[in-house]
Amino acid sequence: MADLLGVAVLGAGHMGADHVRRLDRVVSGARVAAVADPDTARAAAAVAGIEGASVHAEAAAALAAPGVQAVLIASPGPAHEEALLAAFARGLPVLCEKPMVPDSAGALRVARAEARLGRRLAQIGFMRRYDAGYLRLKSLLDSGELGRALMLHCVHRNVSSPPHFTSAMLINSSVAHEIDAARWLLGQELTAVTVLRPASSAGAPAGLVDPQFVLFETERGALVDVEVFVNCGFGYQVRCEAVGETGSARIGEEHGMVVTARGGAREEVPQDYLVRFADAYDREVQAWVDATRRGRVTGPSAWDGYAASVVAEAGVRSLTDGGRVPIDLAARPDLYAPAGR
Ligand SMILES: NC(=O)C1=CN([C@@H]2O[C@H](COP(=O)(O)OP(=O)(O)OC[C@H]3O[C@@H](n4cnc5c(N)ncnc54)[C@H](O)[C@@H]3O)[C@@H](O)[C@H]2O)C=CC1
Ligand SMILES: O=C1[C@@H](O)[C@H](O)[C@@H](O)[C@H](O)[C@H]1O
Repeated sequence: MADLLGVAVLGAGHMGADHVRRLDRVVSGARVAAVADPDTARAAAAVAGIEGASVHAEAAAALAAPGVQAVLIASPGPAHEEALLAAFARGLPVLCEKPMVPDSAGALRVARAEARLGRRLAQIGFMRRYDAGYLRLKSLLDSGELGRALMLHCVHRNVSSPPHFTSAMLINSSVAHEIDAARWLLGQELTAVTVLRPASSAGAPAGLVDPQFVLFETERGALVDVEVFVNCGFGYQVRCEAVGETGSARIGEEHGMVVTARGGAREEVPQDYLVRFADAYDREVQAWVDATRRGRVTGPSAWDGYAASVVAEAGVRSLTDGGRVPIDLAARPDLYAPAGR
């Protein structure tokens, strides 16, 4: 066990428990050293049967636990800033679930704190960058075969949203993924956003603006549209079509198992992200563990996390106030690469 990377996992809910399982049973080179959750019964359930993993109510206690060399943050977004700064103070590498920090002022504090250290410690959990389809699309766009990218058409549907989900969260929790994917795929910053409200679905909880239609503009004139619909009831569907001057490419229509029975055929559709992006989460966490063990930090940066928060905040403003909202990023510290690199 001594040469395995000892990881503290903060938050043992849906994502945290899944990451604990992944660190314990799927990825190589790591072990779960500690788990923190104010609901200690949940933390204890997540590590049941895992040798040497301690359970804590407080994140700070998990970071200080014996054997902890790195941190995976899977607590709710509002808890991330404190956890990231505490990890930085201890010099611990971090994989932080999205949103890095939901409000852009807090996100900027985190990026600037890391920049002051002069080295990256954080990888942000935008796992689509590790999905086989998104990786193929990125390399096709970079190859130039589609010509100059003009548009991305995106669909993001969830079967249902959790009880605490708000209209703003369709943008800062769900479309957060398209925001990062668009910056990465196109290698461009998003410069303005307009959110439109189609008629809300009868399947959505009362008062939730669902679905929404989001239109982003980019610095070199491309447009990115996103249909986000988090109570569609029929499946977890994430698609993206890139349209360039000389071609187009579409991902997210991979076929599930086709079942033929009782004289008919049906195709299985994933019901949630843990199934649809299972391989992407595995690759993301394996890449993080591998890089960390080599003393490196790769993948989406704290700057990508900050940019996503600024864009999402502008989107929420457009949703609430109406109209087109320009997006302004602070000056990028030298530590960080431009969008898409
Ligand atoms: N990459 C992806 O596709 C997904 C990412 N997420 C992200 O993962 C994070 C967690 O989401 P879920 O697991 O769905 O939430 P959840 O509500 O299922 O679990 C969160 C857990 O964190 C615990 N917690 C609360 N405050 C804490 C603190 N200060 N320190 C440690 N634990 C604390 C809660 O008691 C709860 O057990 C969020 O940032 C969310 O946006 C969630 C779903 C998918
Ligand atoms: O990150 C995620 C959730 O937090 C979000 O609420 C869902 O809409 C996304 O599909 C999922 O990937």
